[in-house]
Amino acid sequence: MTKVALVTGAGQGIGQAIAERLVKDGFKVAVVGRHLDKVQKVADKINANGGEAIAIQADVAKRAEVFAAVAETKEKFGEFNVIVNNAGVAPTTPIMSVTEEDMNWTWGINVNGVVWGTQAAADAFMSLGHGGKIINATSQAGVQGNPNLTAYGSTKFAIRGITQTTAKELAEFGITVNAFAPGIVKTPMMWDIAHEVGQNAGQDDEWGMAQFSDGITLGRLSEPEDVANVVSFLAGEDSNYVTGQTIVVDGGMVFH
Ligand SMILES: NC(=O)C1=CN([C@@H]2O[C@H](COP(=O)(O)OP(=O)(O)OC[C@H]3O[C@@H](n4cnc5c(N)ncnc54)[C@H](O)[C@@H]3O)[C@@H](O)[C@H]2O)C=CC1
Ligand SMILES: CC(=O)C(C)=O
Repeated sequence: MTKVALVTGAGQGIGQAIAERLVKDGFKVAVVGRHLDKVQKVADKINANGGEAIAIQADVAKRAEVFAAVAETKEKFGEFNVIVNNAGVAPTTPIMSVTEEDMNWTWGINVNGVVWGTQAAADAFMSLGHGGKIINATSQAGVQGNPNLTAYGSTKFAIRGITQTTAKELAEFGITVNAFAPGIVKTPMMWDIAHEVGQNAGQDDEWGMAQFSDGITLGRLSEPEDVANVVSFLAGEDSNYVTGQTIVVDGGMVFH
């Protein structure tokens, strides 16, 4: 039977690559994001290439919208097996200027979004009478401290904690919970950061991006597909005996 996955933040970048990879793996996919036009475009591309996808608009910071997205996916496809809680935001927040708004906004999306996705997916798996897989996006910035990323890094450390905690709570229901921790991935999020770094040094975006490639063991920044390959493993049967883990998808990077 075809399996069904929902990917948040799938209108671009890593989420889009994950949605496209899961379709190749045989999943029907719900492409979820804040902007309907973007997720619709990704779903249309998948459908035009012979896959099966639906686009759903939802803000992951809002619990009701996440539950509605999972319910719509389950109803349209008649199944639900995997959620990838991928949506995230990454403001640059030097410690002496970080604001209450920065903290609340970043935590609302990155952390609360993972909690709502976990609840909604687990509820759907249980209602269908089977287990499932919950896969969360953390970051190398959730494994080691990165300067100027207090808001973001704190959310990504929290996501690893939530992954371990919920893996223990949900194991008895046949649900696994794991996380992936990318290094520096060439997506719109990272180009925004590269733009800021370049601008602060009077340089261009390419120069800004190049600052992140120093010292990577594998000698290159990662592509969204490098991350999607790991998520494919976490979404598939070969990871059935893996839970509570974070897989670091990182060529050995140094953030500075
Ligand atoms: N690009 C990188 O170098 C790294 C990214 N990550 C993580 O991977 C995940 C994906 O990142 P990228 O693809 O690079 O980011 P991106 O910014 O290129 O794409 C993220 C997508 O999430 C959506 N999104 C943001 N807030 C949302 C909300 N409240 N509700 C629904 N959708 C929302 C955005 O509209 C966007 O389409 C994020 O959780 C990020 O923190 C982790 C490590 C490195
Ligand atoms: C955006 C991100 O996750 C970084 C810089 O590790």
